[in-house]
Amino acid sequence: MDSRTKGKTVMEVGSDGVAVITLINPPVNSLSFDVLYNLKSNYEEALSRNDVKAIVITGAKGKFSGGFDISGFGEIQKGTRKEPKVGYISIDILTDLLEAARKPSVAAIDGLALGGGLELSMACHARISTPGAQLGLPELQLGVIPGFGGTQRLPRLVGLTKALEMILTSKPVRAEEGHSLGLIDAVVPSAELLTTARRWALDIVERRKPWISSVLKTDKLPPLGEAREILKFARGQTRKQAPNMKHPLMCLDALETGIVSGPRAGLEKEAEVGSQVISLDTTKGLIHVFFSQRGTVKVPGVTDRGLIPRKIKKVAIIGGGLMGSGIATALILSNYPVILKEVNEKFLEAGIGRVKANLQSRVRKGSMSKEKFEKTMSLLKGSLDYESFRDVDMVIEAVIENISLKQQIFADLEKYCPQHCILASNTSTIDLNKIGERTKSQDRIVGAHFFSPAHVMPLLEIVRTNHTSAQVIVDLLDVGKKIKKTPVVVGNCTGFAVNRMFFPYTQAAMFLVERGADPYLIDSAVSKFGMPMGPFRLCDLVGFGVAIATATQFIENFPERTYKSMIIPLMQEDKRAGEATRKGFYLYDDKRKAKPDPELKKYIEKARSMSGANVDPKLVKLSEKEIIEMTFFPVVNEACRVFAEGIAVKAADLDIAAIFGMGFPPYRGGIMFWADSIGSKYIYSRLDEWSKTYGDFFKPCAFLAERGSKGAPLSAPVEQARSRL
Ligand SMILES: CC(=O)CC(=O)SCCNC(=O)CCNC(=O)[C@H](O)C(C)(C)COP(=O)(O)OP(=O)(O)OC[C@H]1O[C@@H](n2cnc3c(N)ncnc32)[C@H](O)[C@@H]1OP(=O)(O)O
Ligand SMILES: NC(=O)C1=CN([C@@H]2O[C@H](COP(=O)(O)OP(=O)(O)OC[C@H]3O[C@@H](n4cnc5c(N)ncnc54)[C@H](O)[C@@H]3O)[C@@H](O)[C@H]2O)C=CC1
Repeated sequence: MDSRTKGKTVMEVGSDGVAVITLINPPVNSLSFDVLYNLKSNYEEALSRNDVKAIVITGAKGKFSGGFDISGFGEIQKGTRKEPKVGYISIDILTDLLEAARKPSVAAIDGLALGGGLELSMACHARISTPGAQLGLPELQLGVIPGFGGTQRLPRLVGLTKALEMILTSKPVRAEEGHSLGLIDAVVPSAELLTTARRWALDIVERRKPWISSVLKTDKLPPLGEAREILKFARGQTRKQAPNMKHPLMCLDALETGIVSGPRAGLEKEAEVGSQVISLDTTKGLIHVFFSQRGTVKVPGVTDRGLIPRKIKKVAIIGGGLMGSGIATALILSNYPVILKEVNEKFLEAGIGRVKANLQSRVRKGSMSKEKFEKTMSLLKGSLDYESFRDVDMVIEAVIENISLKQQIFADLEKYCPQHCILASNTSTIDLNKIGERTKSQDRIVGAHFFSPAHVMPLLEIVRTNHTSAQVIVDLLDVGKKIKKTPVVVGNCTGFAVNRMFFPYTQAAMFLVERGADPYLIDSAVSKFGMPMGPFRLCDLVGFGVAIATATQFIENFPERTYKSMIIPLMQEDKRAGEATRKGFYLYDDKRKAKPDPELKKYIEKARSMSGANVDPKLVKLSEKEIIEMTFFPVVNEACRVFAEGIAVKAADLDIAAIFGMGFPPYRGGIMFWADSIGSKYIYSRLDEWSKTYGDFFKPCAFLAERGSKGAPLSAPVEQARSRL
């Protein structure tokens, strides 16, 4: 293969008259332009050869295709590759050449057929699959639309409602379900896949099997009026669920055109819309996230050293509170035997009860059987001492955020655990060097920072000190993968990457309300921006105890830029500590529904008089845009410090940390990507102006000042960073 080309197809013609075209582009046989153009020429050759009666398309090494080569979108966005004529692939190649050919084709699907992969198979005249293969159109998740005819063929094969479900949720179905839906014609074992597909193709030639062009099918489509109602409902849901994104609605337009005006018009609309969506900012953000998420496991100097992860056979967790029980749940769900240690019987029982409740909720929802529940729970053992720690391979400490307690625990662990055992802490803010001050085995100390609820939230922040060994990081990356978390490896500092970046966000919000801004308007603006909730609702959710413990760490470590607001401590004095006490910034009913509380004013006024702040008429009337800027530019500022200090190796890691740890909207590409979409010059100028008016909390850091003065991208690599990794 030429080093400049990406992938190819090969064609072999058998003595039975079947040409088998194999897609080859490891690791997932994505459809690059090279693969697609090769496919076209193989196909043309097959059609012109007299010894070919039918065609089978398959993928190399157990995978049909993971879809269009996503990096191709980036090339088009950057202008490094010219987009082919609109509709060239979906209409000229897949419809007019392949589907309309006078020789039939059958797709032989193994492993997966996603996006363009499934769309290519739907243009064939039949699909044979191996059991368990994943079939789906996940394009909306990437900000694009099914652009190889999927908006037209899927509804015609599986019906409009199911097609909408598959397209709008981006969730694949398994081959067996695909078979019952009519998407797949037969499911056969892997060893029989090619022979069955060949025979099927010849049977079509001989009219023993039907010759079906999916795009012309109408039997699964509902009558026009009903179809319009279904699409209207889908549009309403989409507007509600993805209010800041245009491409799902554009995709529905393509579907509707096909149903109302026929498949050719639908294909043309799909092609037009497919080309337009590529340049949407949300699409650029989502594609950036796709590659950045896969990039977090590539850590220079760690994962490029040929280290093999050691097998972690048993894990101990210290503390069965909110976090410890969640971490235990995540581990046993992935078959790790776990010992949970608590201080006394009562707390131990409560901890195990929390794990049980986490699993029982799955049983209630039907996603776990009773047998699986029993089997999973049997992996969990309780303990009140360290005797059972003698054969564990990893310990995760999750006791309360108290430095001396953690120091004592780490010193004890060294006595009881085997020498190879990884000593991890789930601390959310405390510098790991402090935790390990009384421990000799510095190379085994690492942060395994989960997010609450730990069995649900996808991020695992792996924190490395200057002493942590590369082997330990590799081991933890492997555990992270097994428990299905997205890991981000960061350096050690107070708050690490996520909490450190996002601490100024809550602080900015407190700063604004003390000067007259409405907290509920701030929450609403931030939610509209795309965060799952605003800063005040979030404080209520995590609880004021955690908020105060975190704030204390930041006040101690970054006093020059920490805004000390008394709002939360004042409320806590009155025993309102967030959602758990049913009162915080909001009031909560039995169903935990939040409602604004007029009494909040009292605390804000008191905090204002304590801090000596005055109501500022400008801040009282902030627009939504200004609210977003004043709450998120301080986050960008801190992210710049984290990046400049080498706490993160790449800006993209901070994007992933922000999305998976804080719920930053993925379609904005993450915090640094978003910042660059606004421009460093503008962000710098705003922060600089606010710092002159409102003080050092807003002061841009040296890194931001330097890049902002040149208008340079914030995410460009830091060349001389004192990288901690
Ligand atoms: C034609 C259209 O209308 C538009 C399209 O088809 S858009 C593409 C639609 N397809 C998709 O969205 C599928 C995207 N891929 C995936 O979901 C997953 O990669 C997968 C289920 C295919 C495999 O998952 P996995 O086994 O966990 O492997 P994963 O780590 O994700 O991917 C393996 C590698 O393949 C790459 N890859 C996967 N799918 C790719 C694609 N469609 N294009 C380019 N690269 C792809 C990944 O970037 C990764 O590369 P690195 O090893 O360099 O990091
Ligand atoms: N609550 C959150 O949202 C998050 C918390 N964290 C961190 O996780 C840690 C735990 O936090 P939570 O679970 O919220 O606290 P928690 O208060 O719910 O649980 C702590 C548990 O540790 C137990 N414990 C105390 N000393 C112990 C000892 N010597 N041996 C065994 N058990 C002991 C306590 O009995 C209690 O059950 C803290 O370091 C916190 O900063 C990290 C991420 C998020």
